[in-house]
Amino acid sequence: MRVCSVREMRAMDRYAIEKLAIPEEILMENAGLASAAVLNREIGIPGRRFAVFCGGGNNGGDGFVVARKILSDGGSVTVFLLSDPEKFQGAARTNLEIIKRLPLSLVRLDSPERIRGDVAHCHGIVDAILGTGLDRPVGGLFKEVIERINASGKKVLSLDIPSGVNGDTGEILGVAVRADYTVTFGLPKIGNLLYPGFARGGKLHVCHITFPPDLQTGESIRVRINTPPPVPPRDPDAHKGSMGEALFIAGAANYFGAPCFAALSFLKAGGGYSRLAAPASMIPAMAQRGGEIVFVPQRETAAGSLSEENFEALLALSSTMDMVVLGPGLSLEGETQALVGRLVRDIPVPLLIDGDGLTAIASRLEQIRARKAPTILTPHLGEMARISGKGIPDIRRNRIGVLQETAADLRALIVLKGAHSLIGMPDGRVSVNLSGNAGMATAGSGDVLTGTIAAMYGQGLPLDEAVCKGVFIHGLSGDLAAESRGEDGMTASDILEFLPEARRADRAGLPEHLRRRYAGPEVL
Ligand SMILES: NC(=O)C1=CN([C@@H]2O[C@H](COP(=O)(O)OP(=O)(O)OC[C@H]3O[C@@H](n4cnc5c(N)ncnc54)[C@H](O)[C@@H]3O)[C@@H](O)[C@H]2O)[C@@H](O)CC1
Ligand SMILES: [K+]
Repeated sequence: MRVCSVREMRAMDRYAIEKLAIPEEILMENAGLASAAVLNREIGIPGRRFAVFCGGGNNGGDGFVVARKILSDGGSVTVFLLSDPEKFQGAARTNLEIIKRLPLSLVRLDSPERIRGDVAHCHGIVDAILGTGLDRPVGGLFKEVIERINASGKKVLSLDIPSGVNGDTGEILGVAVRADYTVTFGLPKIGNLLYPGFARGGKLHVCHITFPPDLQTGESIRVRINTPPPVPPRDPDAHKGSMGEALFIAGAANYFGAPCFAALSFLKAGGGYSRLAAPASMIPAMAQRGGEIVFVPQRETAAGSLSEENFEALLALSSTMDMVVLGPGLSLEGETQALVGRLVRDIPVPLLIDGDGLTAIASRLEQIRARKAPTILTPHLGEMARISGKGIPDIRRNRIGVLQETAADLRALIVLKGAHSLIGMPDGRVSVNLSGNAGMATAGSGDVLTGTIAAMYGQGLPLDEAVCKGVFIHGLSGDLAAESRGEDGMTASDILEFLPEARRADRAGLPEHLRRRYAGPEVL
């Protein structure tokens, strides 16, 4: 499913109204009816009381339709206007004029105190205060009303997006409604799916308000929910070479975990042959943890990290691999970072750079741009700041935009890790991944991701789909681990151990609750 920006949504609305001649009133009617259907399913309308809060734009107009529907379906309703009634225009104005003639109570709110009784005695609240037109921090009466809604303990349905959440970024502008259900219109907005906005929306539904399919799926909409295709079936005649060969260049004194997690995750995610080039003195200890890995001992610096003398041999070995992973636990030692810079430019196969490798290339970005084979970068927010040259708050404010810019600039596939990781392609496509959980924010989790991505590529997916699939399977593994052991105290080993089950579940069919969660909003 595609995910759109506010500007794209407006363009779709305009197209439907101007080119397809669907009156704005019909779009608004569809939005309102779908929302009322959710209200009826979740709370029940007949015999129930509702408070509908309407702001001064079309989001408020949708609220008027819901109020009319509640009344006609046997519920009772009070509509609170947070804006001057003279402000409404177009379809919102039409619907306001209609409900003025209906036997429902319509209150122009001047004090938040006025809502106390209705809120206390209602069965549900409809939030039609602010939608995609939010353009400044929420303050004054709007803020006080939203705070009271959040403190009420009542079930809340938000129309389009919880009021106060920025539709383009998921940021909360001052204060935002905490909804139990959201019905979003046309397509989900970026702000419905990115944190913290996502967490405010509750159960998310989408109503296409009769937009034709080609309008919802057009290639010009670059963001989508991550639903990668299946991994090709395993050839019964497979041998370890045909399931992919990956080389991990990783490790330095005292960093035993990262290289092992990375190299083992490749095998646990179904990859064939995992080689780990690490400082020679570390290998006996690492062999205890991963006997299935083939070790390639490397010369060391005085600090116990990879020395630059390894360059030629590493390059020669790299060129025979399906993919090379560079970075986990390499350390920030100067000589090793210089080695990384040289390898990055010359490795002639797909190269995934993570961890200390990303730090090394942040000051050598021209080496990435000079690469002939594809590059994959897997930064967290801090590393993204380093490679994009933007501050962390700027990235938070515009995660998708910064990702698109940086992926195009570096001609790299970039996984921006975090809750709902984003996968950005050099051509501007972005996938929003919905698998995974907060327990995965743990040391070594990112190392497991590197091998999982490499394994998907080794088993035959095209590179862009392999990256998307790796991110998805990594999250699924974390979710299965959380269901079995809980989120608290989850470690990278847990994610690693659940990879085979994740692969099996992905092939055999996911449990219904996970399938729904990963598919994104339910279509009404
Ligand atoms: N054809 C369409 O355009 C459709 C639009 N729909 C609805 O229309 C909404 C967008 O409508 P609008 O563009 O009118 O925008 P909104 O209804 O989101 O609100 C815009 C109004 O709120 C004010 N505002 C913005 N930020 C504020 C703040 N922080 N505090 C107080 N007031 C603030 C603006 O000045 C403006 O008057 C969508 O979210 C959706 O609910 C649906 O009816 C479907 C069809
Ligand atoms: K809203």
